[in-house]
Amino acid sequence: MFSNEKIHVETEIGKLRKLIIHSPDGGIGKVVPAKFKEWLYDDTVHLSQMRKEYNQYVKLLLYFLDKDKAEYVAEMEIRQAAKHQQDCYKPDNDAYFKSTKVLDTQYLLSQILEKDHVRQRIIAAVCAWEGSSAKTEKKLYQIDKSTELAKTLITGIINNDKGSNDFIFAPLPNFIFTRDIAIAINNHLLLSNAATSARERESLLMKFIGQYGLFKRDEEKLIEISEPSNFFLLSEEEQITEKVSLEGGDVMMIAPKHLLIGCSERTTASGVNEVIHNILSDSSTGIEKISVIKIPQHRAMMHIDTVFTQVRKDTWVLFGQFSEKVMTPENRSRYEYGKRFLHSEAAQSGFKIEVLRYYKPLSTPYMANTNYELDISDRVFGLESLLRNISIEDFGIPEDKVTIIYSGNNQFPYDEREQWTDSCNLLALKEGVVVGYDRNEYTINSFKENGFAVKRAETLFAEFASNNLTPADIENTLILLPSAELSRARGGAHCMSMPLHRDIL
Ligand SMILES: NC(=O)NCCC[C@H](N)C(=O)O
Repeated sequence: MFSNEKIHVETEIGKLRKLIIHSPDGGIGKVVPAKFKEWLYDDTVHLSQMRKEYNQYVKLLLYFLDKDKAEYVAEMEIRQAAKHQQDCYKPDNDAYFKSTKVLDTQYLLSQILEKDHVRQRIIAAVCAWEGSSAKTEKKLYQIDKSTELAKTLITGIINNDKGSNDFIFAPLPNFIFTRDIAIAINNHLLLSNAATSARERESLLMKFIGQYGLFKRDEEKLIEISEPSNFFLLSEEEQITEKVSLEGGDVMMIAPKHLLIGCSERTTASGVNEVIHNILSDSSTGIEKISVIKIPQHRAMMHIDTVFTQVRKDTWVLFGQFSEKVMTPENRSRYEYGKRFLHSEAAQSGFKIEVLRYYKPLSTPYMANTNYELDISDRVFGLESLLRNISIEDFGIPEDKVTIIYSGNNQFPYDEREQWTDSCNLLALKEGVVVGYDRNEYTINSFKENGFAVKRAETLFAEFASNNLTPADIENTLILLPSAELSRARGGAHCMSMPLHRDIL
């Protein structure tokens, strides 16, 4: 599973070859209203329906990345009795598809747990993290099967002697959003430092997957960020302002040699500083330019990938209320309600989307905080112009050929409603072919008006199965996933993917 791991991501839109996902696990079915805020949920989710929706996502990924395995799951769905039709999607089941291209964190974890010394380290680390008793720790050591242990370490659920389940620690209901846990930067992996305790165990497990799996011979390619060693000496107030947190939804390998980082509800200014320092001081990362954008700290847009993603070199999808072009003084009245974002949290920063750029000097070696150039470009004065500028400067697109597709067709209130259900959070399978949710109808129309085909994943499966079409034939298409339950966890296909390998454009 971990041999010859090729990890290379230098854009958001190169043909996707390998990624990490995580299928919704039993922990999601244990989220209760009293824990919504702490566990970062806004609603309860109907787990079995969510799994059906998610399995379509997995099958789609398999068709594009690992055709034989797609055919395997398609056949299992037909061949198996109704009760077992979904078994091939479960990482702890013998029927699991075991792709080497579409990897599940749970399966990867079970693989590294096969080694005794790793198993001991992980159990000890998780128990220390969770403050578990010696009795609980012993119970974990007694789980024989690595697939079972991996499931327990993620869900926090363990089988007891009476044949039912006990909770030994909190679930990880956000683990399906693998984007937020780590980000491939060329051939390196930047590990997140989660903003909230609800997501900290995710980072811990991913660190082990990196250390003992993906990068076991190449540990120096794992980039970790954390508070400085004297952080504990700061006062409580200082610790709040100096906290280093960074989540992958705020980091995009946006163009070759160009990294884009968001400062948001989850990623602090200190987190951004740490990344800049780490990346620009290490020439092997291959990064020469870093853009930083600051968005309001708001639950509706916890990461930058909830307000825009890239579709093609020349095309983006964007939440229009964050576009300085849309928000001209003349048309501001259209947003009488929508502009609330601009007048609340964001107002404190004058609601500018602030864009800063750091360039690595080519000739002189980098020295901490002194030697990089800081440029507040006069061509980039907001989020839309930043995206346009990337198409023009990094991808060589003529200025008049850049297209911005807006959430909800830029009509209030659909723009806001659909941004909430991840209209802007699309995953590119290759340039021009993106995956999104079927519920965002106004955004979908906007895609059609801009010349894109729109296809349901299910329709594609039928066409692939009958050999009428192959993934290679599909171009300029928005592929729709069912999303009644999936969207309730508040992330889309972009959030549900950690790309490890994309082709060079
Ligand atoms: N990149 C993303 O925007 N990820 C979505 C994360 C949703 C999750 N419920 C959270 O609040 O962390």
